[in-house]
Amino acid sequence: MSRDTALASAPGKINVSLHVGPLREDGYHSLASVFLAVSLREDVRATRRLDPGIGLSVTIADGLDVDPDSIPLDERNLAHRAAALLAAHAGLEPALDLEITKRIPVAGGMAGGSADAAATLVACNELWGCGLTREELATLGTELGADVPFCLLGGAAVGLGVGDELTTALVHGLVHWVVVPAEFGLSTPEVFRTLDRLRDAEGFDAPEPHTVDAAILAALRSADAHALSTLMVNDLQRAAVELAPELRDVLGLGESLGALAGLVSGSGPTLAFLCEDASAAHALAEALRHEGHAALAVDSPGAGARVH
Ligand SMILES: C[C@@](CO)(OP(=O)(O)O)[C@H](O)COP(=O)(O)OP(=O)(O)OC[C@H]1O[C@@H](n2ccc(N)nc2=O)[C@H](O)[C@@H]1O
Ligand SMILES: Nc1ncnc2c1ncn2[C@@H]1O[C@H](COP(=O)(O)OP(=O)(O)O)[C@@H](O)[C@H]1O
Repeated sequence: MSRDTALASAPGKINVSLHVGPLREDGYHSLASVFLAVSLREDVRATRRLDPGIGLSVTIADGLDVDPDSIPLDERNLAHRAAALLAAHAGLEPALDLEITKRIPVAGGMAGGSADAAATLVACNELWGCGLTREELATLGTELGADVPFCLLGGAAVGLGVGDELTTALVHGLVHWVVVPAEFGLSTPEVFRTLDRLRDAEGFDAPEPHTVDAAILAALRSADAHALSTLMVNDLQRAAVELAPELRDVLGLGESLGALAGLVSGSGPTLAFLCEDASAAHALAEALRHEGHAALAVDSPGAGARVH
């Protein structure tokens, strides 16, 4: 019997390592990244309705300070686009409402919109009985955004291409973080453009990134936070800091308050501080809140998009 409603969730991510290659002809940069899904998750409920079309509503979860006006509620929303894309693929006329519960910072470099798209794809796949495999959904997801395939997969993975060619990586244990959202967003294309500009000024020709550091995969495999803290790298960090220099101070603050290491998450401006264990993460989050920063203790790896 077909269902009237389906609830799905999908994780946000941190790029534990992110090497950015040259600008390609399609406007994207080739990447080599280690993605790690975290326990901050978006929920999407898809419910059939009588009128054709796609309705969208967003609830901001407690603890996330987001201006609701920063999230488009029309066909610019990645969840809306995901439902429309799957409907077109399946030859259906969509008639549904999507209710998003947001826990991931907006425009923060943690793939919140991509998580909404991934959760919508699995919710609608279930609701409409399309029967697409995760790989088929990931192929559709790549059309929506470079991070969508990883939000479908979850866990930890090496990402090549534009981040969509994924190979699962093992993590035996939990790695703990404090995530510090900024009060502002950064535009992903602008951060990539800024990196290109900085590199041009230095006469630096970025090599094609073909692989990630095997030591990072070994550190993740044994959930060795100390080893990981010495290996994390993000080529986009200097561009995010160039656009928002105050990030440098917050990075220094988190490290002085006990983080093993801090880095900009993806294109930023959200910061991710690696912690020794769960209690260190809770203590750091508390200390950062005391200093006036929003701070969330999260762990990883988190599961990929799934129906509940
Ligand atoms: C930087 C990363 C790292 O995981 O994450 P975020 O920080 O955005 O979460 C991703 O590469 C972002 O993925 P996503 O946010 O899905 O990007 P998209 O919507 O596909 O692309 C937005 C724009 O960013 C630039 N872009 C994106 C990905 C890439 N590999 N090269 C690029 O140059 C392009 O200008 C593109 O038009
Ligand atoms: N479902 C969505 N949630 C949040 N933002 C969205 C969504 N769909 C589209 N957007 C737009 O995409 C931009 C980047 O969103 P987001 O995915 O949160 O950031 P990032 O790519 O840095 O991880 C936002 O500024 C917003 O205008």
